[in-house]
Order: sequence, then C-alpha cells, then structure tokens
Amino acid sequence: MTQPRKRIPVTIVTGFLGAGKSTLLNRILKDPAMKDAAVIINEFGDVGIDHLLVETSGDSIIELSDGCLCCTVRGELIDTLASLMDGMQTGRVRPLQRIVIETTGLADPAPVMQSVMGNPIIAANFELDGVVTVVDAVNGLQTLDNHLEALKQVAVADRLVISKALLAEEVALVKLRERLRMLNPRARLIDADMPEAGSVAMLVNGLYDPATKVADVARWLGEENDHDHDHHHDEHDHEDDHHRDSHGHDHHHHDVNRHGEDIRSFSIVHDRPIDPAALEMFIDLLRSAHGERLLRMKAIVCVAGDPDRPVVLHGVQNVFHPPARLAAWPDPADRRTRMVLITRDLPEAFVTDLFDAFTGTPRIDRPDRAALEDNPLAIPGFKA
Ligand SMILES: Nc1nc2c(ncn2[C@@H]2O[C@H](COP(=O)(O)OP(=O)(O)OP(=O)(O)O)[C@@H](O)[C@H]2O)c(=O)[nH]1
Repeated sequence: MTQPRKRIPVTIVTGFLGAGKSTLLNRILKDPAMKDAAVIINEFGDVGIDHLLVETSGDSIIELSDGCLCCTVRGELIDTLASLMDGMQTGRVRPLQRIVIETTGLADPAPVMQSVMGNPIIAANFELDGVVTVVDAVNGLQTLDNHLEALKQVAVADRLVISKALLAEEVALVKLRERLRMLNPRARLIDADMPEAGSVAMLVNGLYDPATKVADVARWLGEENDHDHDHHHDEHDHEDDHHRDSHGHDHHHHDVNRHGEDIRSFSIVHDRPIDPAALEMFIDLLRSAHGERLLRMKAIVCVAGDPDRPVVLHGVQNVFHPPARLAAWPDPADRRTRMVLITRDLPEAFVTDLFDAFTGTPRIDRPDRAALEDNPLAIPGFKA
C-alpha cells in the first residue's frame, strides 16, 4: 500500500471548447502559491499555447514568465509525467509541489485521469488530486445536450466553475445550475467571477488538505456540498430515494434518468467492517464487468482485521489508484465505510446488490457471495 501524502498532487482542468479553461488557469497561475507548479497542456490537435505568456526553452518544457513550468503534450501524458519526475530526480527540474493538466476541450477526461492513476511508476509519484471542470454559462446547456464528453467532464468533476455568467440570461443560468446539480450533486459550484476561483485553493480537492496535512474525507467525498443528501435525511416519505435497511447500511442516489441522461451519483454507507477479500472481489467484478460505466468511484473503507486504519480507494472506470491506508480515521467516532459512485447506464440497484452480496447482506432472488465466487457468470452482464 502506498502513502498518498508523499506524492505530487495532479489537478486536471477540463471543460468544453472555449469554455474558459485557459482564462481560469491564467488567473490561478498568478497566485504566488503556484510558483512551484507545472502546467501540462494536453493538446491532441493543433498546439496552441500562445494564450499563455511563455518563453520557450528548447524542449517541450517551457518556463513561464511567472516561474511555472509549462509543457505541451500531443500524446503521451505518461511520458511527460515520467520525464518531469526524472527531471526532479536529476535536478534538471526544481522540486514541484503541484501539476496541473489542462485537457483539450473535446477530451473525455477518463483517459487523462487514468494516466495519473494506472501506471505503477506514475502512481507511486503522483496522485490525482481532482478535476476542475469549466462550464460556459452561455453555451453550457446546449453543449451538455449535444456532447457526451461534456457530460462526462461535468459528471466526474470535484469542482464546477461557471464562466461567462455575466453574459448569460438569468433564466438560463438558473437552468444550467440545476442541470449541473443534477449531474453532479457533490461537486462544488463556483462562479468564475468570484475571487476564490482565481486561487490555488480551486485546484485542491484531494484527500489531504495541504494546510493541515490531514485527511479531509468529507471534503474529498463531496459530502459537504451534497445538500440534497441532508434534505433526504429529513424527508421520510422519500423511501425510494434514500433508505436505510435493516442490515446496517444505507443507500442514497440522485436519479438523473428522468432528464434523459442515465448518469447517476449515489453513495453506499456501511457500518460493519468489510472482509478484505470480499472488498477486492466487489471492486474487481465491478470494474471488470462494468468498468466503462463506472465514471468515478471514491471510497473510505473499514476493513476487517485492521478496522482502525481505513483503506482509501479511488478509481476511474477500470483503473484504480493503488489502495492506500490511512494511519487512523479522521473522525474516530465515525468508522463507517463510505463509497461515492458516479455511473453511466449502470443502475444503482445492480451495484448495491453486488455490494450486499459480498458484504453478506442476504437478499431474496439475488446471488450471494458464495454463488458469485463459484460462478461469476451469475452476475448479469459479467463477461469472463
Ligand atoms: N466574459 C467572459 N469571458 C470569458 C470568461 N472566461 C473565458 N472567457 C472568454 O472566452 C474565450 C475562450 O476562453 P479560453 O480560456 O481560451 O477557453 P478554453 O476553454 O481554454 O478554450 P480552448 O482551449 O480553445 O478549448 C476567450 O475569448 C475568453 O476571453 C468569463 O468568465 N467571462
């Protein structure tokens, strides 16, 4: 297991074509706290870095006039991260505190996220801190209607920044906010016009709060932003939306299906330690059978045998960070396993049934763990 706090945080800034990614990033780069950051511009088409004030220095790594390192990548993000790592080790590149990757507007963010998580050498040195997605207030709704990439960019975000708000009609802005809340209730929603949008704090979304150096699980899981969550707790007549069952865990979801997009955000909370083998099987089955539908998963898990040191899981589709163990629970009074999942075309019930099967919660008409281990094909949709 790796210790995430020694790794260099990587934040991905995404958003559709012309949404305002570079504008936002240029503002953030003026924050003195960004002086030891490197910016990687992940362009796949024509390279366009002239919107940044840069001085070329020979290779693809460019020293920005304000001290940031900047490089433009046409393909292999992994190579670039590895070469930055190598540069730091050999003294060619000064020690970096943060990496920011600006994606091209048309990109599905998943492969970019996976480049940070999936390669063992990269994952040993870097961690995906978070995803900041810029949404244009003028064109945002239409873009979400027409482009799956834009939907995915919003769905996986830790923060959503609305740009060009002053140029949009008030009604359109209200609709856009509603839509974003539906698609991603846990992301913080910020106006690009607000001063905080221009600070390094925008890029800090990871498990570790750099100020305190301790794990901030509630922020990482987005619990503090999920206002609907509190709402449902109070509303006893919404049994379908939120229920706590008699087996010690509760499920909560946001169903966006009625809006024509089957992107769901839901959580699983479980208050008993989980057998590590069962946890591994659950994750393996989920990602091997339905990886591409699992847009993102974050979890803090109480594992049987070592319940005092929670395991942190973070995955994008079928690629996960190597699991990390925290030295202790951030709040010793709350040792519940909490998982947050964002899925596309993958019903919540499928995931929760699978979880129940592995955690020993019996359900009528569902395969239990023994049956699944004997015959994984018993799971609908599983392909060996
Ligand atoms: N009024 C206003 N204009 C903005 C804002 N953000 C971006 N713009 C303008 O929108 C245009 C596109 O902004 P960029 O920052 O280049 O957008 P981008 O997402 O980096 O664009 P690509 O890299 O081409 O995908 C520019 O003309 C910006 O000046 C904003 O918050 N308000």
